[in-house]
Amino acid sequence: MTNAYDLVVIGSGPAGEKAAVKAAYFNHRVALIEREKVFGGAGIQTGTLPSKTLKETALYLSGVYNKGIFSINRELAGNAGIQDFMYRKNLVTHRAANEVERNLKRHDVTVYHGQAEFVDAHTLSVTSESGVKIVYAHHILVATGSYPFHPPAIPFDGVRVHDSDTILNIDRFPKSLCVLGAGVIGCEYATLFAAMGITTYVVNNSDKILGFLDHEIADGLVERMKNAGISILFNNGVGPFEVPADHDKPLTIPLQNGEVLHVDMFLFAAGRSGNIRGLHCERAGIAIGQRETIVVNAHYQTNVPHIYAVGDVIGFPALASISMEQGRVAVSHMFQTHDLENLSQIFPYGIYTVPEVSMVGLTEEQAKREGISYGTGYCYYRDTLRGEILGDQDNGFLKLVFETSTHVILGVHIMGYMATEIIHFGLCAVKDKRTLNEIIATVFNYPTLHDLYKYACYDGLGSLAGKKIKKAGEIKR
Ligand SMILES: Cc1cc2nc3c(=O)[nH]c(=O)nc-3n(C[C@H](O)[C@H](O)[C@H](O)COP(=O)(O)OP(=O)(O)OC[C@H]3O[C@@H](n4cnc5c(N)ncnc54)[C@H](O)[C@@H]3O)c2cc1C
Ligand SMILES: NC(=O)c1ccc[n+]([C@@H]2O[C@H](COP(=O)([O-])OP(=O)(O)OC[C@H]3O[C@@H](n4cnc5c(N)ncnc54)[C@H](O)[C@@H]3O)[C@@H](O)[C@H]2O)c1
Repeated sequence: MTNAYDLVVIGSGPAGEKAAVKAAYFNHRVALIEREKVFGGAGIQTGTLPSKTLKETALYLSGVYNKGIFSINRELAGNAGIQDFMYRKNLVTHRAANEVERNLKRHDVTVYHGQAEFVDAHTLSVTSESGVKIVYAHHILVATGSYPFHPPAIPFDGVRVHDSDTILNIDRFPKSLCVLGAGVIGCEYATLFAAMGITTYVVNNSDKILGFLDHEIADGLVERMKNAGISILFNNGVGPFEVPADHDKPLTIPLQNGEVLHVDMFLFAAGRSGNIRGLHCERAGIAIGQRETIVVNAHYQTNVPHIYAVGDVIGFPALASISMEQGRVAVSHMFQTHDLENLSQIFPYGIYTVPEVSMVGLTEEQAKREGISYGTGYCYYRDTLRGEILGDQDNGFLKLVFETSTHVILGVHIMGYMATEIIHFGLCAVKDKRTLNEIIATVFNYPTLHDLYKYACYDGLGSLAGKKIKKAGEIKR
């Protein structure tokens, strides 16, 4: 049968693309179904890539990292229009989506455009403007991702009241913005709009932002966000509101604490749900979990053994970085390629706020909770030569958590310029159980920000020995 495949993948996001090309590389007959006309899912079209590109654009236009460190000021944000702001995001998204298409072609993956749904456990229908096609599959991989949850009380209109998809299509800058939710999406967008000089409020239902971070990093980020002019309203929420017919009138948003916010635009960033609507998983007998997710085992197999699911549709951690590896692991198990049996449980988080934050391994609170005897070491960017050259504006720092008896590094936490890049040395240190002295004995290029690691190790040893020659962050301007 021409429409029968060894594997049919549903979704062309990072999880689906990488799984499809891996299976094809190992000579299996593969098809991929994508309902959008463009490839890449949230990874390329609506999430990771566009938001990261907008952040770089905001940094460039606002010159926030250059302010006051050269004798001339480069402040372009005031003169930039929305087209200037969106230009690079659109270009990078377009190029990356085309590359997904080329990658699928190079590997001879057959692409069907249309909405996939299960007919039975081995059969899918694909519905598009041109009709319905039926495909048969020996194995099926569901990689349909997630969508922004829409609570009924929020009047989403895609013009002034947005989710993380529609905020990418604004045709003018907001005069002011209220972001609901201080999670990853909320904090990233709040800091990039604030960098563009937009009055920004963040409303969060707890007393912390990004609860999984080490407390000193989370507190540090809150301080930097406040310094950037962002008002964070903790332990708060929003009540029902309407979009006035007159678009010159502000949105009047009632807060749970009785106050009212008057803002131009609103961004909902308080959670996502799995994309299984319309898939008819029940026809294949697939077990469903909370928030519309698919339940899988350690091999990413559902309760129906030849049907696998990976990426956001299986829930936590819902990261592009992990989704693509889950896709590869699933294919390895499916076709017994024995090259990638499972994923490391130690993986980094990268949060592309201004400033960036990144972490790997245990936080200080986790070490405490687990009864580990731990020490900490710090180094501030400004205490390194590279930090001095960059004129660090963030008061950025690196924090190590290590085991006191062995000096093994358990966790690395960074807030500052390029934190999401610098973390990878820390990832290897934590994965390989490196000690403070092993890091000190490693020669780095000089001057680089990797000196942060060395001097945080010295700082940790100094704390243990009760012999601190210089306190971390001591250099003040
Ligand atoms: C604003 C934002 C910023 C983010 N930033 C980061 C980041 O910096 N780093 C990071 O690691 N992660 C980030 N993420 C998370 C990341 O984007 C997701 O984890 C990742 O895209 C999930 O990949 P996926 O392949 O599972 O799903 P998706 O990328 O969502 O792709 C799913 C695809 O399936 C298609 N599809 C769905 N249902 C059907 C159907 N029935 N038939 C046919 N096709 C279907 C969709 O159209 C879509 O193309 C961010 C997410 C958001 C929203
Ligand atoms: N850099 C990255 O890796 C990155 C960036 C963006 C998104 N993502 C992925 O996208 C996922 C979804 O992100 P998200 O930010 O939408 O969700 P989230 O779960 O990370 O954050 C939601 C936040 O909203 C708050 N909240 C929830 N309901 C609320 C309410 N009614 N009122 C006020 N506050 C409320 C929560 O306390 C939390 O702080 C993330 O979990 C992550 O996997 C990753």
